[in-house]
Amino acid sequence: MDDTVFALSSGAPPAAIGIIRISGPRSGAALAELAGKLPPARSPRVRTLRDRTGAVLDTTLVLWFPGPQTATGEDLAEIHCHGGRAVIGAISRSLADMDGLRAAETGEFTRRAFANGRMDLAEAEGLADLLAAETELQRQGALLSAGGSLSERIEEWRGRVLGLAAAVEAVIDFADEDDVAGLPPGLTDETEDLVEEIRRVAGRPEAERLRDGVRVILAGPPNAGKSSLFNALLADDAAIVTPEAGTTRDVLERSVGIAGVPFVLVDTAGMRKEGAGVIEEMGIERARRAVESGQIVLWLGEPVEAPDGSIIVASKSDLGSADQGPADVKVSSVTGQGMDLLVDMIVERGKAALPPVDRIALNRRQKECALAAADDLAQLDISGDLLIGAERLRSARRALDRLVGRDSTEEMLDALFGRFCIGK
Ligand SMILES: Nc1nc2c(ncn2[C@@H]2O[C@H](COP(=O)(O)OP(=O)(O)OP(=O)(O)O)[C@@H](O)[C@H]2O)c(=O)[nH]1
Ligand SMILES: [K+]
Ligand SMILES: [Mg+2]
Repeated sequence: MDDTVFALSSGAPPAAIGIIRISGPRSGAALAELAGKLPPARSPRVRTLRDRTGAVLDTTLVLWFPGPQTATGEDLAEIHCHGGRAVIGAISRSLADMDGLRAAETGEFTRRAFANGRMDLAEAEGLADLLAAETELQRQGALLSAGGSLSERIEEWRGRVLGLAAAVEAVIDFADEDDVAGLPPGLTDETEDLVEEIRRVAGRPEAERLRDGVRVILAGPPNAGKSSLFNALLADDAAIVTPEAGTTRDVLERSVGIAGVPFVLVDTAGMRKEGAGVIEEMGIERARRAVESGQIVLWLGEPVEAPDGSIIVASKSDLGSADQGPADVKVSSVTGQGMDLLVDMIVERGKAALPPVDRIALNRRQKECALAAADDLAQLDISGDLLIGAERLRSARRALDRLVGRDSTEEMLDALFGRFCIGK
């Protein structure tokens, strides 16, 4: 990567300060050109920046980090300037005018860090989740990946696979000598333990659940009060409510954090068996699909018609109306009766549907790699052909390599780093 790139790494102006980062071989020269000379490495200095004509751009705090022990693995400079739009614009223009410098693409700093071995793929994925985190649980979960705990565990698994491979290959290498006693005892147990451990970690709820939120579907017959409850849970008039049956046609989704748990609340069209027009019928079909996609279903209707595992909600409890049979909770969207209990139930189930935050969790991609490695290991037959055994172990190692991105494709990297913002 010969280009030197720069970007505003702090939030959108105007703000109190703006931080412009420059990374690549020409960052030192670029900073020196603006600031007169380079500050000592890793020590902040106050410097007045000037453009080519000598006109003052701003008085700033500048930092100089020579590579490769930097965030990107390259020479890196930082300018902490006043955070006004025009200030940032003027400094950015001066940088863009310099030879060999250009504006960074989204996630380009992180991509360079990855390319230079400053972080692996699992850490980069964790970082993307951390930046996107909106709730406390998301922050904690992402921190374990971004901070390297996940990578450490994978590295540990990889080490165990390499240990097994070394034992098998030692036997293959000495196969025609007489004094080799064969495979060390306990190899089968070691393999089984590893398979069990990988499958246990891969069996936890996926990390995406934490990122995307637990889907709570409000479903039931028309006019049951689904949209009213949706609005009450959101504390917002997001959905249209009318006394007319069949008001909601489309599926309506809203993200909300409750007690630190990320949820997506989903309001759906009332399900009725007959009398629905064409449009309503389409809404009902969408409602069915939504119910299938949910981790939690709030069923506002007859318990006998409830999808398996739903929370049965007796709605409009303030009317004390028709007994809806045994419900898990009685609520009123008008008086708020029963809402606390319902929220507690949702939060409890929500937490159970998420990966535990104090343990590492794999995302879908990582899970596939981990399970592929476990499958290879599970097929390892120590008493069979050792050449095949050695190949299985190589295959398991390659799957773990893929997990941390040791051989990742450009396409995959484009998708990942596209999730970052510019300046990260
Ligand atoms: N008294 C009382 N009325 C309610 C309550 N919840 C909803 N309603 C009323 O019941 C009617 C239907 O409410 P909606 O929230 O539109 O019901 P829905 O299930 O979304 O209806 P569809 O979208 O048509 O299927 C409206 O007139 C609401 O004002 C409640 O808790 N108490
Ligand atoms: K309605
Ligand atoms: Mg509705």
